[in-house]
Amino acid sequence: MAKPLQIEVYNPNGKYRVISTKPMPGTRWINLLIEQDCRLEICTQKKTILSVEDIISLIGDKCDGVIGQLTEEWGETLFSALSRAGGKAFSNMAVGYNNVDVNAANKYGVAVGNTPGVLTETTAELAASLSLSAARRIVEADEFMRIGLYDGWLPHLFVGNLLKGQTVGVIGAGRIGSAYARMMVEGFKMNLIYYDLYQATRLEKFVTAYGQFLKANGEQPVTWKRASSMEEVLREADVISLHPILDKTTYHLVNKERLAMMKKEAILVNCSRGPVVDEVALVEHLKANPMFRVGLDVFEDEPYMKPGLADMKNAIVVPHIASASKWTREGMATLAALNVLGKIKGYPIWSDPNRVEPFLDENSRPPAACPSIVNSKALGLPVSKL
Ligand SMILES: NC(=O)c1ccc[n+]([C@@H]2O[C@H](COP(=O)([O-])OP(=O)(O)OC[C@H]3O[C@@H](n4cnc5c(N)ncnc54)[C@H](O)[C@@H]3O)[C@@H](O)[C@H]2O)c1
Ligand SMILES: O=C(O)[C@H](O)CO
Repeated sequence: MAKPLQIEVYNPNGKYRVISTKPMPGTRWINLLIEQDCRLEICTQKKTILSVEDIISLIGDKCDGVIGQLTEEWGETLFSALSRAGGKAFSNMAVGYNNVDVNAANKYGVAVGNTPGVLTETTAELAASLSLSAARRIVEADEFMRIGLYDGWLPHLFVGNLLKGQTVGVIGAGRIGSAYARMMVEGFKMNLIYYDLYQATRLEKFVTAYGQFLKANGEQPVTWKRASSMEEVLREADVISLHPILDKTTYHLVNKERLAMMKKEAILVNCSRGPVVDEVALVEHLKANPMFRVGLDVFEDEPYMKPGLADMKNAIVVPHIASASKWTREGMATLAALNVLGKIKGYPIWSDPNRVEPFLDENSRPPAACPSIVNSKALGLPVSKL
């Protein structure tokens, strides 16, 4: 028999058994669970990605809810195991839930939580950082210094792209895409072109008002355009950042043909999910177009990179850290724990998952509601009147 995974137990006599498949930042989430009569078991096994079998062994015979991670495959097998153990609640510690088969969760009556909002600005800031780092070749220049190649100022040394007055393109102008667009428009006075299935009215109003402000101050106003196709964004923008969800419609959204439509000196940033970009095609494109640059936080086969990517000087690669600020990660842990706790306690669903601040205020008790349950309608769960 396989050796049991290492766990840390809090409040051993608690009535409800909740599992967290990973230690998570902060302590508030732990306290919120144990104050409400949960026995909390945190898997502390030194293994980055737990297998389905590992998680089945953690669930055991009796489990009321699980807080899991985006690296885990939550499908039929795990939801049926959780349901057999009496569990009715699961939450990803992430806003994206492409690792979760929501239909399987529905079949077993398990609520699926996610953590929107708390990571919007943090993730947008990383996308902005990658955009700037790529435009000004920061990583290449840093490496050059460290290996002792700098022997004095030169007119051609690490010449990059000026952002001011150029066009930023956003594909997927939801919470994070809109926050990123605002940063680039307001911070660098870029014009905006975006593509989304829905109109981003608040974003449009913001850019209009900012453009009027600039004009009134004698500066060149910024402009916006809602593109009628993704291709329009690819052709027109100088910097393009990808922020859609990952689903069937966005798999390999950026492929060989679409890369070829982009400007030769364009910058592509991906902080959404790796499979939104065909990474093999991207490596070929980077090889053929040395002035084209990318900033990648996510990869098609995480934790791996496609062959050749690591050798490309025109690629900046970071290990899926877009949401990694202390405040955000602690908040994600809190929201995930409250999703599970709320379902266990029979609380209703918070009416607006875009307004999660009341759950994050450390100085007051969180509302008696589940902050964000993605299948609440399918399960017919009641909505909070708060
Ligand atoms: N790298 C990271 O650490 C990190 C952090 C947070 C979120 N994410 C990813 O970012 C995604 C977006 O998060 P969000 O909070 O902004 O979600 P959101 O739901 O607010 O925004 C997603 C947007 O994508 C749009 N969209 C969906 N299908 C599309 C299509 N085919 N073409 C164009 N647009 C499409 C939607 O209409 C929506 O406006 C998450 O699902 C997650 O996968 C990654
Ligand atoms: O979807 C998410 O939340 C991220 O990928 C991790 O923050």
